[in-house]
Amino acid sequence: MTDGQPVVLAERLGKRYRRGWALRDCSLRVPAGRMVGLVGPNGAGKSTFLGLLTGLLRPGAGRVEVCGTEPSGRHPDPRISFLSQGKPLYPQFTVEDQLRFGRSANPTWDQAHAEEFLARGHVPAGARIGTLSGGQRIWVALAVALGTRPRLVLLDEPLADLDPVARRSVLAALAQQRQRHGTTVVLSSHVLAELEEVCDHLLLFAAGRVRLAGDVRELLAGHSVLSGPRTGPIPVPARCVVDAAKTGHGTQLLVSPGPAALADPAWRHRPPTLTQLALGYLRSAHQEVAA
Ligand SMILES: Nc1ncnc2c1ncn2[C@@H]1O[C@H](COP(=O)(O)OP(=O)(O)OP(=O)(O)O)[C@@H](O)[C@H]1O
Repeated sequence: MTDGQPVVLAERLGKRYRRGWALRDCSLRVPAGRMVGLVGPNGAGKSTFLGLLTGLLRPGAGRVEVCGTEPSGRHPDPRISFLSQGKPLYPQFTVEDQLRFGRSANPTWDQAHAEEFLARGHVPAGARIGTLSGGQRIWVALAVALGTRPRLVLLDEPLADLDPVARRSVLAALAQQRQRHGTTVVLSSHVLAELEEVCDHLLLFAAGRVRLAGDVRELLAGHSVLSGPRTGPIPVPARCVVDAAKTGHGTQLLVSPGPAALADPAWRHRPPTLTQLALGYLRSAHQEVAA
């Protein structure tokens, strides 16, 4: 892989199960060193996408390259770590055993690096995995996933079992991992507000399709939030409206592109937050599916 080459490159990627397409026509690229928020409603195709990146699932259409090659799934690739929702650990192992297992299976293992994660989570090395709290288990899983010094780490809802303080602590550790080692982190989560603080790249899926993908700053710059009266004409062409919501005070629109200026003084515009951007696209996708 050379500088500037994307870590993930998907071209019309698709996966079909017996009930139909779980992911369709997915074309996107993720540059190296990004902290990527992967968002979408339940059943959007996020886990399927992560499975295709690891090679555990085979594409039913299109292709995907990860770190410059098509994932084979035949043997563990030390360049890629995947932490699935089930966080596979051996409950009868001690934490030390679990790390020893990681070390024996991975030639790129960095014991000191793995131990840093245990220390952050205050996880006793001699404790059995089965006796740890859900939060402590996540730190062990992260130590195993990041102890191999991967270029790309895929985390499927790692924050779901954590209290708010622990979530921030995990996000800070991941941000530091990216900053110090240039690791690309893909983080699937339903907690938009927390992704907002750390992610500089967004992938938004809904109903098996990519709805939004790209650099967060560029995406935000390409959109505006408009606030105005509850009734009456809107100040932009209807084709620019991604999402429209009636609030207690009036109407709020997410539009793209954002207007340079508004002639009607009853309307105001401002840049969206990442949460407003993502919610707007999620709502609009939901309405499309419901229609
Ligand atoms: N092994 C499977 N066999 C059949 N259908 C599947 C399988 N795995 C996923 N699906 C279907 O594919 C679609 C996408 O599922 P996927 O798990 O990728 O979504 P998700 O965005 O990760 O959802 P969640 O946020 O609930 O984890 C869903 O309709 C799901 O029912």
